[in-house]
Amino acid sequence: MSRTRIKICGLTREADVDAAVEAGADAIGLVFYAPSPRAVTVARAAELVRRLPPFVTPVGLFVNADEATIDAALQALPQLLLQFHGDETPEQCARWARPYLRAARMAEGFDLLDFAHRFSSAQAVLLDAFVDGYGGGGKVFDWSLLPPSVPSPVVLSGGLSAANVIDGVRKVRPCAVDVSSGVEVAKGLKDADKMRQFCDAVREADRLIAAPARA
Ligand SMILES: O=C(O)c1ccccc1N[C@@H]1O[C@H](COP(=O)(O)O)[C@@H](O)[C@H]1O
Repeated sequence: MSRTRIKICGLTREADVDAAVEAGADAIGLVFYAPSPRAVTVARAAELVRRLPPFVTPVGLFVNADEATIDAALQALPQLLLQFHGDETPEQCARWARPYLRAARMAEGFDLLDFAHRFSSAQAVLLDAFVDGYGGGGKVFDWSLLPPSVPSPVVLSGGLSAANVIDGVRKVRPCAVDVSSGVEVAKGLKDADKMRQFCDAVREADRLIAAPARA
């Protein structure tokens, strides 16, 4: 079984990018959504992305962005993996003909199977809690709402931290986890120790899955 990938989202400072990479993040998220306290401009994002070594993926997060906004981000940063976190349709997500993540806002009654079928062209469905303001709310959703299997790879997010991610990885078995609030000192300002503890906890979850306790 392959290891659980780690995305740390909402970075705004060079030191946080360096610390996320040092901690073992596979991807960093850049929020191109002006109302978010973690929002960055394209120019700022380009400065941050320049810090990344090979094989760490920059992810551009958009919420109901217009085409010009996404075009501008992709022009400056053609290597971005797209993350759609609003009310985008499958056609809107597929318009750029490139890999994308599509966020599902989990709440009671939400039909995840139907959602995954509609977004079957997504590289993965990202499971987040339903919150006001679309995301980044630090809220955990009820993992028992998930169906036994989902016909797409899933990224688990929503209120993750070093304290609960082992449980989340073992219960949900996502291909990746995504964290923002749980590794912050304040919105948009990450904490190096929290990022390291989070990544260590994900590695521990992978070890526990690979070597389950004998009955
Ligand atoms: O980070 C934000 O400000 C944000 C704004 C709008 C949509 C999504 C946003 N962040 C994403 O939300 C989830 C969960 O974050 P948290 O760990 O609960 O704070 C994560 O995928 C972020 O990428």
